[in-house]
Amino acid sequence: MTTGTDTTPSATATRPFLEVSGLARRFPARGGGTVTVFEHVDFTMDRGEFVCVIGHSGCGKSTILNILAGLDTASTGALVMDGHEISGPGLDRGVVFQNYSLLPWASALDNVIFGVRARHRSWSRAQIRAHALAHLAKVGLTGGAEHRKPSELSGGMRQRVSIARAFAIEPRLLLLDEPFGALDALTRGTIQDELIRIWSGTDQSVFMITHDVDEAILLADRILLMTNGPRARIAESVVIDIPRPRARDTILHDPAYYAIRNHLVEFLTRRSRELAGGDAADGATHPPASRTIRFARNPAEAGSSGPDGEIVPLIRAAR
Ligand SMILES: Nc1ncnc2c1ncn2[C@@H]1O[C@H](COP(=O)(O)OP(=O)(O)OP(=O)(O)O)[C@@H](O)[C@H]1O
Repeated sequence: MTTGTDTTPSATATRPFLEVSGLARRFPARGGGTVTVFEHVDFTMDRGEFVCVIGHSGCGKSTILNILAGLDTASTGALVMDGHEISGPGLDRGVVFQNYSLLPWASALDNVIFGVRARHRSWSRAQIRAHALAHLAKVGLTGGAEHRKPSELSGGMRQRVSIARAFAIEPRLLLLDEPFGALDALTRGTIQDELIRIWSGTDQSVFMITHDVDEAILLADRILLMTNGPRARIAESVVIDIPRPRARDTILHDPAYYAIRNHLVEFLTRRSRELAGGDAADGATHPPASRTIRFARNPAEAGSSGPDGEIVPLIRAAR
């Protein structure tokens, strides 16, 4: 990975918590050459921010998450978190995958203890156990469930263990790869609520991949929209400033909800394809750069452009 990034203390003081710049990932193509899955991926995250990523299958969302986790390496680009370049995995990042990835031979409690022990090497056994039990309790795993092995737990319970394990190591950045993709709607809703409740009590930042636009609007402070691959990019960053706490039944009545939802669906059905691909005839990159979009909560501000990006009227259809 190439980087010319200045990570001196003076340079980091005013920086966002996470800076990703010029990220690209290429793989060897069948029959020779390379395929560029994504390129020119630039985004930042603030401390405590909840960011969701949406894009069609194959645009490279999981690859970006794996690079952030240190499980994969970018072909080019720089990733700086809290002033330090990310290189390799670390306990400052917690990862939750769709398929749970728990240790099959260990109980739910031991799965959480495993991470906590690695994180807090000086803690006593009792401290580690109490910390792990407290995090399992936050996701409702008590009353004996904590002693069951993954094979003895439902899918929802297993994902609760994964979430408890990720939060228990108190990472500065939590990376969630479609964590609720395999769950039924009811369980999904319950665990979404638990996730938000736990995250709200911390200053941890969350980077989450989802295919569900309603889930993204419910959870995120900002949604990154990726164009289709190959050569995918982040085309838009949509600010979700619907007040918190949010609930899935009342959020539908927020004046911005359907404008945001229509914008996201329209991106996925049309613009993700139109904006995809190569460079324009004049050599300019396409799309030119990521736009930041916020939906006006106050009609007077609609149509203007603020420091946070473009402010779009609620009634305007997506472009
Ligand atoms: N190790 C690898 N070698 C070759 N190609 C790879 C490798 N890892 C990923 N890819 C390719 O990179 C592309 C992006 O994969 P990735 O899983 O990141 O996409 P995604 O947006 O997360 O998709 P989905 O939504 O289906 O999970 C795919 O075309 C995939 O085949």
